[in-house]
Amino acid sequence: MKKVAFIINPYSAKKNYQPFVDSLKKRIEKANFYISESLEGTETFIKENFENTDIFVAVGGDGTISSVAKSLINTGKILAIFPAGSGNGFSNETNFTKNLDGLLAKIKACQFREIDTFKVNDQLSINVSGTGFDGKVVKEFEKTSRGFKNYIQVSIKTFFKYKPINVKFKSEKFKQHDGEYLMLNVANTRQFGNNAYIAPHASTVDGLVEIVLVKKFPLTYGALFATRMFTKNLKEDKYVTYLSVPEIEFSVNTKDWHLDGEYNEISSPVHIKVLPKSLKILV
Ligand SMILES: Nc1ncnc2c1ncn2[C@@H]1O[C@H](COP(=O)(O)OP(=O)(O)OP(=O)(O)O)[C@@H](O)[C@H]1O
Repeated sequence: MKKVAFIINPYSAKKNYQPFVDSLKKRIEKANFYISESLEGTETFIKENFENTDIFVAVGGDGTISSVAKSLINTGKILAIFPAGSGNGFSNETNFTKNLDGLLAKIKACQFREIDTFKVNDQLSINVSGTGFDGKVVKEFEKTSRGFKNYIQVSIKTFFKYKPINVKFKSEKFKQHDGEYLMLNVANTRQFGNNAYIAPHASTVDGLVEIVLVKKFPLTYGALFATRMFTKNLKEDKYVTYLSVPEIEFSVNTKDWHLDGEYNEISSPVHIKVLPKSLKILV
């Protein structure tokens, strides 16, 4: 069996990680696992175990996976996931489930593929990052006890108060898209999480990200927009424009971003760049 280390985020989703630890201990004698108290803790653990580990398993949501992936980019090490977040966008898109025996079988087989990731200025993103409405939603959501219900409540409240963002592209080629938007997202995979497909045609192996520009729509349109998002039909929506690019630069009049669902401040100009095939992931 390949050498494997588990990084468990005790703050993910329902903070109910003990059953996972118990199951792991039952299946692997002397399992190498780490309950991470911080991003720095994860970084140090990976550094200390780097030489003697082939596969790092992130146990958590997209934020946790991203924090582990950061140390594995363009190295020979393989990322695996036990999904334990509230949205689990990235793990849904990379075929990881909550079946521990299935995961251990995959670890034993040790097959992997290489996928793209991207940078937002100097920060790594693996799934979907964005600014505008959903950057603000994530900021407000982080003040709640999280969960899908809080996410919907915060989204509706924020919608009423929200002023569109102003986006200006650097390249002449994209100037026609300068303007006011409800939100701008950058998608490496198809979904935010919870099967909300913001970019249903996105691929993690095409060397491109989808820049998703969403014009502000009337609240009454929200239900149709959401239906299209959950049924993978957003591509035909008149309020949405997609730009498929390997790299792009723009300015936006807010610093409120979410990177893989975690609130971050990002200053303009914003440079988005795909890192093609930069992450080895267990299949
Ligand atoms: N490696 C880590 N160690 C400790 N805490 C982390 C780590 N990575 C992220 N966090 C913090 O833990 C919290 C939850 O993280 P995560 O995004 O993994 O779960 P989630 O929000 O429940 O899931 P999802 O992103 O799928 O909705 C975040 O507030 C984040 O700041």
